[in-house]
Amino acid sequence: MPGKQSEEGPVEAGASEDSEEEGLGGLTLEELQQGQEAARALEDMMALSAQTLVRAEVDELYEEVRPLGQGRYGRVLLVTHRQKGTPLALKQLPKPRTSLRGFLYEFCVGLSLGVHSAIVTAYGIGIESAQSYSFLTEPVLHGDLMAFIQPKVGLPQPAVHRCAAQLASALEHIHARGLVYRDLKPENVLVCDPDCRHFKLTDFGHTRPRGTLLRLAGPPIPYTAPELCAPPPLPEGLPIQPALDAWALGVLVFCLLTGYFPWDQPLAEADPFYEDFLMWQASGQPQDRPQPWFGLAPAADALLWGLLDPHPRRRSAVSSIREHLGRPWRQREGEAEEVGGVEEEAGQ
Ligand SMILES: Nc1ncnc2c1ncn2[C@@H]1O[C@H](COP(=O)(O)OP(=O)(O)OP(=O)(O)O)[C@@H](O)[C@H]1O
Repeated sequence: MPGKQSEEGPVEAGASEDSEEEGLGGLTLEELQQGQEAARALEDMMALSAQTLVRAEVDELYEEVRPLGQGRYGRVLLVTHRQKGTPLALKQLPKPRTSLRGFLYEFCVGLSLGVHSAIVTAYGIGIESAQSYSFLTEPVLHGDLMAFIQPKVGLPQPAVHRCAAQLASALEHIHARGLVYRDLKPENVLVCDPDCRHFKLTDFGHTRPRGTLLRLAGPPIPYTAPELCAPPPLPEGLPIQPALDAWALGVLVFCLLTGYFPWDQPLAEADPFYEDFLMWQASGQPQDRPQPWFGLAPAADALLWGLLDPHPRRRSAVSSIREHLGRPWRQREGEAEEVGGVEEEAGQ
């Protein structure tokens, strides 16, 4: 989706109180500064990109081949360049639903991430047409992860390892640039080949600098971290951290391993599956293992307990995936020995 501006604001530096971290809503000064630098760099890039927008109708420049996908905010088309014939993905955002600023924001976040093997490559071409804004990226032709997850089954185990390793690497890359991705879900993970060997993250409309103040705008979904569901530490909201992405990665890995969501919402009072998970975490007893977690191997338990720690400061970073590769995550015959040889595919 294009950069949504409501319900958000920056944290002000220098507002420190007795405890510096409390004054900054739980952020350290260094973390806050990292987010502020990212925000400044994005503003500069947006100002420059606004000056270089191509003003044309899309079909003057590109020929439509077929739709690649549709989101709430835009549609994505496979197009070819009229002179060169180069295939490209064109994301088109209708003007009534997207401001120029929102468009430039999403366009520039994609560009600022540069080249990473598990992130869709953005080309620096933004187009303003009469009714829409558009930008171009590399096309990924095997659809998104949603189509590959078999309900109640998930993905084959080696594919889960590869997907988790590659997404963790992409998220680390985003976090190292002072940004939080905030929209990890199967629809935003594109699959590059029918054997699920390579994956790419797309859709940077929700990505924000670390420390941006955020409030939950709608009902929580399984990927929403519990700290976003709780009353915010500052009146303006929660200063966002990469831990939000670690939580979403934990939920996604669970879905890939089981074909189920672990819960509907991370709210103990409202969701019995989440409540059971918290009870199991508290007791650590095998007999308290909730039913959806049956069939997971000890390495998956360790990985997911870390990524799904309800306390964001105690939660494992996305890089913790690497510690658990090469060991089976699912207790099913015939799959354990196929695991391995994935770490080298996770790099940039
Ligand atoms: N580069 C690409 N190559 C192939 N398919 C793509 C590409 N980018 C996006 N898609 C497809 O288009 C769909 C919609 O794209 P995208 O998520 O960017 O739209 P959106 O309106 O921002 O979505 P959302 O409703 O999640 O905010 C994706 O789920 C995916 O299936």
